[in-house]
Amino acid sequence: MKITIAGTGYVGLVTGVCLADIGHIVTCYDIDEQKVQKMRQGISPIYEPGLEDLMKKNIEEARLFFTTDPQTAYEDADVIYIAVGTPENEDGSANLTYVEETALAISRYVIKDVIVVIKSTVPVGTNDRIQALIDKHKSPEIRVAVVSNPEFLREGSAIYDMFHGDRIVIGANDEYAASVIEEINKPFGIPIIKTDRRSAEMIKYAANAFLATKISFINEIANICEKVGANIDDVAYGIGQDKRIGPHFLKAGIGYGGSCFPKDTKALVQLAGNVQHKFDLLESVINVNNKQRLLLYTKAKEMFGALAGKKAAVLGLAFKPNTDDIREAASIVLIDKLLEEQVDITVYDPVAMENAKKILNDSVQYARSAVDAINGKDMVFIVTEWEEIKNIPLSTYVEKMKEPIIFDGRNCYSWQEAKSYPVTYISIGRGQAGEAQPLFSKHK
Ligand SMILES: NC(=O)C1=CN([C@@H]2O[C@H](COP(=O)(O)OP(=O)(O)OC[C@H]3O[C@@H](n4cnc5c(N)ncnc54)[C@H](O)[C@@H]3O)[C@@H](O)[C@H]2O)C=CC1
Ligand SMILES: O=C(O)[C@H]1O[C@H](OP(=O)(O)OP(=O)(O)OC[C@H]2O[C@@H](n3ccc(=O)[nH]c3=O)[C@H](O)[C@@H]2O)[C@H](O)[C@@H](O)[C@@H]1O
Repeated sequence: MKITIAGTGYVGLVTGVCLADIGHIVTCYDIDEQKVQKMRQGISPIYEPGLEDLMKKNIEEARLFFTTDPQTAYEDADVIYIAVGTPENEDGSANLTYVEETALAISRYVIKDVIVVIKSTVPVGTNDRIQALIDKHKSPEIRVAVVSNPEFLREGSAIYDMFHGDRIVIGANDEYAASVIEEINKPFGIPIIKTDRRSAEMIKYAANAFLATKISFINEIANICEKVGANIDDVAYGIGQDKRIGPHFLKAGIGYGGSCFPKDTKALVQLAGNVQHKFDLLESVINVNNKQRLLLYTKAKEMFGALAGKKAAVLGLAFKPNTDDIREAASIVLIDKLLEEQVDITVYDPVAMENAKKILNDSVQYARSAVDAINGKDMVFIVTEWEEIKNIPLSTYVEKMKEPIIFDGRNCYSWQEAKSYPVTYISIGRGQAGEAQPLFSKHK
């Protein structure tokens, strides 16, 4: 099967590489010349564990190709995946410009029957609209079937997720097109759910909205725990043992970020609004998250009053560990607030520093290591729970800071451990070290 992937970002590149790895001939197409040049040499433009090795292997085995030429990309393909970005518009709705541009380019260049798969996250009804758009612009003798196949991978474990996902969703109005996409995906050995296009589109938004809801819920419980002297680690563990609730996505922290939950929750609120449904629950989830992202700043403000002139280190810039992605990262929200207060900021992240520089420029200092960042600071904010950051011994804070004050937004240390060091340790949902806390907490 000859497959083309349009858009080689976090989703497109991983999809292309993994489809090549299960035996398909894949051409990845992108408008970004620089990216394509890198990828041709087997260099991944993004940090994603395992991706570069798999890229190199499939380039060498002549199953994976890259191009910036739309004609080469589209004219000869049996199946074309659209994996371009769908960022948010100012009003929160999804911006479909890139998807539409791709659809028009496909209409222009295809010369044989083809299946177009929309992998990008798009509002319900978009697959129908793209089908109509392509039908209007393509040559009349060519048949194009549009199929929805939303993606559920997580950044940082994208390759693992492609081979071990919980399900693959195929939404089609055409039995034959659905069966072709099913065949393509069979080697992954993941359960396949077939449905109509609109339901497939809704499954994607509902899944992300539900996961975001779990996070805001546990964050609210954490905020209450702090006030009533309970420990969120034990509470999350305790509720997670109920199979109906499940143990995943109950990690309290400073809110969800990334390129998808923030934009997809807003897009679903918009989508509901378009059909006169006010999605009160999801609006609250978003509001809770917006507040949660300011929590460390609020706590620092409560502790210090004025922050001007203080020296702070921010550890972790990526929106989560194992990625270089800083889109909608909690770090940026926190840093903006600290800069408003004229705090002198030093940042460190194992891989996201280059991306962060594009946004933060010279408003902060960039440390070469976490320990360098901590050295001589009045306070440290832990924002991303990289292994490297979690593994910093608390004794290092004691050695490197005059008066160690740690605001830990990801509960990297156990309550017991923090209590045994001369540090002021403020975390999420566990009160402040030194206050009365549960004696039996075993769960970090
Ligand atoms: N990042 C993630 O973890 C996930 C993202 N998604 C969805 O997948 C879609 C893509 O997301 P990302 O991979 O994060 O985007 P991204 O922003 O990393 O990459 C998009 C790529 O598309 C390229 N592009 C733009 N216009 C193009 C065109 N006309 N033709 C060819 N290429 C073009 C860009 O140059 C860029 O390389 C979005 O709809 C997103 O919501 C879904 C699941 C997971
Ligand atoms: O549509 C998407 O783009 C993807 O969005 C998320 O994946 P991702 O954004 O890569 O990362 P997650 O691991 O879901 O984390 C998202 C955010 O939630 C936060 N989070 C996650 C889990 C948790 O228990 N607590 C918590 O605060 C993380 O720190 C992070 O900021 C979903 O997990 C994927 O299934 C989906 O495909």
